[in-house]
Amino acid sequence: MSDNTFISYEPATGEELWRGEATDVDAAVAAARGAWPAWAGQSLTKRIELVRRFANQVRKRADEFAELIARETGKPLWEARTEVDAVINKVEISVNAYAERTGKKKLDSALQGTAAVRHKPHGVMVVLGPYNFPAHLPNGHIVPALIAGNTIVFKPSEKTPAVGVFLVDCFHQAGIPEDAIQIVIGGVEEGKAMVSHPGVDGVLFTGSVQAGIAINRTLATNPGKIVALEMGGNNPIVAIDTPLLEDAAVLIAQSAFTTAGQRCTAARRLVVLESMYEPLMEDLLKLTKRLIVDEPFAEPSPYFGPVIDNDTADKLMQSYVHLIGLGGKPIQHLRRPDETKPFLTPSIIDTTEIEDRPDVELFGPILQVIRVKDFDAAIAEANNTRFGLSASLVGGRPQDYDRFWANVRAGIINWNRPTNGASSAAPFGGIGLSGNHRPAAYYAADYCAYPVASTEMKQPRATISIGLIEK
Ligand SMILES: NC(=O)c1ccc[n+]([C@@H]2O[C@H](COP(=O)([O-])OP(=O)(O)OC[C@H]3O[C@@H](n4cnc5c(N)ncnc54)[C@H](O)[C@@H]3O)[C@@H](O)[C@H]2O)c1
Ligand SMILES: O=CCC[C@H](NC(=O)CCC(=O)O)C(=O)O
Repeated sequence: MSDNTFISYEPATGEELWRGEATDVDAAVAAARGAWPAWAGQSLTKRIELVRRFANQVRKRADEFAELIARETGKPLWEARTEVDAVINKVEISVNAYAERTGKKKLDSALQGTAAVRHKPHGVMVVLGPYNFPAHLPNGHIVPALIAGNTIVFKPSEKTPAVGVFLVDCFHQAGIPEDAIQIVIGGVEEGKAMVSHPGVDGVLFTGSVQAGIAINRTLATNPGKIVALEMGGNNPIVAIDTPLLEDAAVLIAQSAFTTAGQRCTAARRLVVLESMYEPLMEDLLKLTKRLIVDEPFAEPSPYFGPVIDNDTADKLMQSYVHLIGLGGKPIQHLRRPDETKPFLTPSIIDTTEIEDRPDVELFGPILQVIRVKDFDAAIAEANNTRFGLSASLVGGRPQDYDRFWANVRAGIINWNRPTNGASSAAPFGGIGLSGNHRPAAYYAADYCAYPVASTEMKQPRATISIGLIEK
């Protein structure tokens, strides 16, 4: 086996799922460049027709696709099906977003002729995908970018190449030219080569803050390349006065543990008033103990499956033990029932007494609890992070939510709803270390095209009325 071989293993079983050779990045970029004039040159109507055909391809192959996502990520089959639905729904949402946010606009002009704003595609866009939503999240860049007239060089995560290959095959089966959407199999080295490639006009990235910063650094001397960075979070869920403790506990568990905590919007920190701590913890613990962790196809269906691989499980375990070392008090331990597999059980740890709590994203089923004396302290604690992706308030009155909304720094702010499960029909992105102010989802249209202002007349009929010597 050569060094250039990439293999993906099913997290739940450890079995090999897929293998393939690394792609030549230069060749992929050259092909996408070559395809660009024809793709950008055809009508918007035609491009929309083709992405709608793509949605139909995914519909036709939905069962097969969901099964593959479940196998390669370890997420439960029911959840993999929701990912396939999100891939399909992205198409109509992006068609509407293109028209609304980047369509054409005629301007009132004092001149004869017309003045207009229209949008043009950037050219060749690199899309770099994460493993936790290996289809939905790269697709959230690819579909709007194709509609706008860009061609694509897409590298799925090295942990989920099979889903990437399947996704791209659906585009090709739909009639989108092979060169217009290229797949690159590879890891960090291929990703780096794509980012710095002179034939690339933009980089649309979803992944960790460490990789996002590295990409930003690489592009610092190249301001002409558009770069959208969708990164992680250290998201707070704040619980204040509510008699509905059982419901609050459900929202908190959903926020922290869905997808084994492998969502960028997962709640990492529960900030709770001292006065509600004990009764809320009682309900949260009861519920957490009932969550089923199992293989994606198990019956009864699990709430979540394994984390992506053993290495990730090892690191999460180490981070958890580190929190205990710093003074964290376990409420429910993080456990790994089988050391040879990456299944982790949901854990809750009280880190109130840790003075310098590490402000990092622990991308797994670990919820920290921080007790506070009042709402002011809760808001300060919610903002006690360099990230700013999502935040939820549970309980409180409308005026409390108004204050929370006004004072908490995040791109997604919810009330009596989980921190995760964001809508594709809204902008999706964060501030601070969570992003670079180029939100995705509905606002992806904005970074897929640039505005061009024009004033136009059919004939060159120009006059200068002052400052001329008479004829
Ligand atoms: N904000 C969002 O929309 C969002 C959504 C999903 C996941 N995430 C984040 O993604 C992370 C989990 O995904 P991951 O572990 O696959 O992320 P990752 O950063 O390790 O990898 C993401 C992609 O970038 C590539 N890559 C890594 N380093 C690179 C570099 N220096 N240059 C170019 N490419 C590089 C990888 O090969 C992969 O394709 C979490 O931090 C999570 O919060 C964010
Ligand atoms: O893991 C990170 C994102 C998960 C998900 N967010 C979205 O699906 C955003 C919508 C979109 O991009 O279309 C969530 O919030 O759970």
